[in-house]
Amino acid sequence: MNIPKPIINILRGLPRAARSSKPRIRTDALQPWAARHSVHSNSRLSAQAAAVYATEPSIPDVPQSSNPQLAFPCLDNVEERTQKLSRRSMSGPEPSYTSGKHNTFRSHEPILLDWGGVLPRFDIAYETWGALNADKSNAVLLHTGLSASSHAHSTPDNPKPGWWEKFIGPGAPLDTNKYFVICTNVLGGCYGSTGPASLDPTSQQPYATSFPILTMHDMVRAQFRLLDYLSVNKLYASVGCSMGGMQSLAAGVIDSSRVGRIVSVSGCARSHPYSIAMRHTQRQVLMSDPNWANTRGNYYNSLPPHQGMKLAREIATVTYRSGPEWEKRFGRQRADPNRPPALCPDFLIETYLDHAGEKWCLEYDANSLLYVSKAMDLFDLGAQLQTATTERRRQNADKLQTSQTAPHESCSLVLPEKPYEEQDSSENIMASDQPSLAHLDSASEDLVQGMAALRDTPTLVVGVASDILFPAFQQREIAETLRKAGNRVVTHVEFGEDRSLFGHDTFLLDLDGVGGEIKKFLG
Ligand SMILES: CC(=O)SCCNC(=O)CCNC(=O)[C@H](O)C(C)(C)COP(=O)(O)OP(=O)(O)OC[C@H]1O[C@@H](n2cnc3c(N)ncnc32)[C@H](O)[C@@H]1OP(=O)(O)O
Ligand SMILES: N[C@@H](CCO)C(=O)O
Repeated sequence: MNIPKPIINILRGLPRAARSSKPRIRTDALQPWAARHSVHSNSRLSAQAAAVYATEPSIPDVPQSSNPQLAFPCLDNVEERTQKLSRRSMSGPEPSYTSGKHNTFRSHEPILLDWGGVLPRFDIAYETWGALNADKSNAVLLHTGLSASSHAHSTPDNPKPGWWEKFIGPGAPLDTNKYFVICTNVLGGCYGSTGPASLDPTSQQPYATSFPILTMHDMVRAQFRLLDYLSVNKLYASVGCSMGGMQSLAAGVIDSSRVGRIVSVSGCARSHPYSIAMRHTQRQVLMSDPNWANTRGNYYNSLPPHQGMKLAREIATVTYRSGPEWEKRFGRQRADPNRPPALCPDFLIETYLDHAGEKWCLEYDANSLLYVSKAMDLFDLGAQLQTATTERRRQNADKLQTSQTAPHESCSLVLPEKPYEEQDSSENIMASDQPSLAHLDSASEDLVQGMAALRDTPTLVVGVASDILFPAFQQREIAETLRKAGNRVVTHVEFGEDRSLFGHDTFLLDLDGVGGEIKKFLG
C-alpha cells in the first residue's frame, strides 16, 4: 500500500515529540518511572524513549501498572507546535495570514453592518481573470465558501493554483474568453480583507473580538462597493458555492437590478438548524482552546488557538464529505495494521481528519472562522427577517455619521424569561406524509415573499444528494420558492449518489458535473 506522506508524519510523531520535550525531562524521576512503564522488551530504556515517557505532563507518579503506558504522539505534536510558536512569538509578531499577491480595494467610507456595527473603513482583497468589455457587461462575481481566499485561479503575480483552478480559464465553466471574473476575500475573512485580525483604526490594535457581528448581506454590500469602484453597474452573473451560494442569492435580493443571473451551488436560502448545530460545535471547540478562552479571542500578540482550530477543522471536514465516500476510500483500514491500536489517530479516516486539521490550523484566523461561520448561521432570506433588519439599519443609520457604536450594546446574551416551548411535537413530525418540508409551510411563505425580488432573474440551483451540510432539500427549497414567487427561469439540478459521493465538497471536485452545468447555464 502506498502510504500518504501525512500518515508517515503522524506515525513518526513519537520521536519528534521526544526531541521537542527534551527541556522538560525530569531526570530525577526518570529511572524509577521508566522501570515501571517500560514498553520495550529490554529493561533499559534508551535516553530518547525514556524522555518521551518521563515527560508526559499528565502522568502521575502512580504505583506500578499492570500494562505499559500508551504513547500519545498526537498530543506530543500539539505541544511541539506550541513550543515552535512560542519561540516565534518571542522573536516578533505573528505573520499575517495570506494566500499571496492580490489587489486591494480600500473603502474610505464607513460601512454600517446589519447588527449595528460600523467599520470606519475597510479593505477588500480581490483578484480578476479575463478582460472587462467596453460596456462593462461581462463581469462575473464569484463568491467563495467559508475558508477560501480571492485566489480562485493562478495569476501572473501568483502562479500558485487557486481553489477553483480548473473551473476558470479560457473555455472553462467561467470562461475567461467571455467573462471578466472577479473573486474577493469576504469581509470578516483573513486573506487581505478587513476582518478580526485587522487593525482597528481607532485603537490601532487588532479588532479581535471587538469586531462587530456581520452577515452575508454585509459581505455582499462590501463587494458592491468594489463593483462601484470597478464601474461595474450590473453583473453578468453572481456565482457561488456553499457560503458563496448564499451570497450569490443575497446579491440579487439586495439589488436585483445589479445581477443578471444567479448560480447557487450547494447553498441555501436560510440556514438549517442542523447546519447551525454543526458550526456551533466547531465554534465551541475552538473557543475552548485556552489560547482563545483565556484571552477571549485577543490572542494576536500571543499564541493562536491552533489546537482548537485543528479540531474545528476536523469536525468541519466530517461535514464536508460523506460516509459512503469514506467507505469506498478508506473503509476500515488502519494506517499501520502492524502496530497495536492507539488512542491517537489510527484508522485511515482518523489520520485523514488529523491531517486536514494539521494543515489548516495555522492557515486561517480563528476569529475569522467564528465570525464568518456565525454569519452563515444568521442567513435567512425570509421577508420577516429582512424587514426587521431594514428597520434596525434605519435606527442605526446615524452611526455612520459618528462612526461610534455604544460598547457591547447588543453583545450580551439574555435568555428570555419565558422558558422555551416546543413548537411542534415529534409525533406530528413523524406522522407527516412529507417530513422534509410539509411542516415548514408558513416559513416557506415568508421565504417566497423574501425572495420575490428574484422573480425575473434566471437562476441555476445545484444540489448534491450526499451533502449533509447543505442537504439537497435546501436547494429544492430555493428552486421551489423561486418558482412560487413567479420565477419561470429556474434551473434546478440535483446530483444523486450515483454521480457524486463527495458530499458538500462536490463543488470543489466535480469539474464535469458542477462545472458542466454552470457552463451550460451561463451560455
Ligand atoms: C469555495 C471555497 O471556498 S472552498 C476553498 C477550498 N478549500 C480548500 O482548498 C481547503 C483545503 N483543501 C481541502 O479541503 C481538500 O484538499 C480538498 C477539498 C480541496 C480536496 O480534498 P481531498 O479530495 O481529500 O484531497 P486529497 O486526496 O488531495 O487529500 C487531501 C490531503 O489528505 C492527505 N491524505 C489522504 N488520505 C489520507 C489519510 N488516510 N491520512 C492522512 N492524510 C491523508 C493527502 O495526502 C492530501 O495531503 P496534502 O493536501 O498535504 O497533499
Ligand atoms: N471545503 C470548503 C467547504 C466550505 O465551503 C472550505 O474549506 O471552505
